[in-house]
Amino acid sequence: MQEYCPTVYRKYKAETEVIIKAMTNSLNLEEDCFLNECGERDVMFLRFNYYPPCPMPDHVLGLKPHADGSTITFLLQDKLVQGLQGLKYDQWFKVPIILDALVINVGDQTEILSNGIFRSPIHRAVINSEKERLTVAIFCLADSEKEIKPVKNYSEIYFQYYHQGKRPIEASKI
Ligand SMILES: O=C(O)CCC(=O)C(=O)O
Ligand SMILES: [Fe+2]
Repeated sequence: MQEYCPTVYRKYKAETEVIIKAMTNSLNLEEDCFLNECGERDVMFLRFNYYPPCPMPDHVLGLKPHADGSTITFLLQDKLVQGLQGLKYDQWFKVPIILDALVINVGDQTEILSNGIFRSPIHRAVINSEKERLTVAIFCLADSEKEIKPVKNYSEIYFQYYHQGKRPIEASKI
């Protein structure tokens, strides 16, 4: 993406940095610590998802349940046809279409870096019996050579807080 669409790459890289820094700030961590873990040679790729109409939409899924493997995903929804669903408390709910808004998902890499504090949501796409649907997903990923792990030693926090009679969540509350 950096080579083929440098303008798009720069725009979404800048957006990703703002979001990731806001996340680390909210955890009282050093602002660049997640970004440093992702390395210099971060990756970005774009996918067009095309869902043709299907006469049996209850029997076929457009995209099966999954969480994105990214740090952050930007999803531009179809302007007219709804289809994205998120899983919460074992129930699927519809993600509404908001015109000209991007859906931003936390991906697995941020879930791992934050030791599970930021969750990578399970989502899926359903299809429509009459109308086609088109979405565009931009996935931002860490350098593929980098090993992703939680940035902070949470077991240390656990014992430190345990001795003070506090819960570890107080150290990491958002
Ligand atoms: O098309 C959609 O609404 C979802 C796309 C998606 O989740 C993905 O490309 O990973
Ligand atoms: Fe996805």
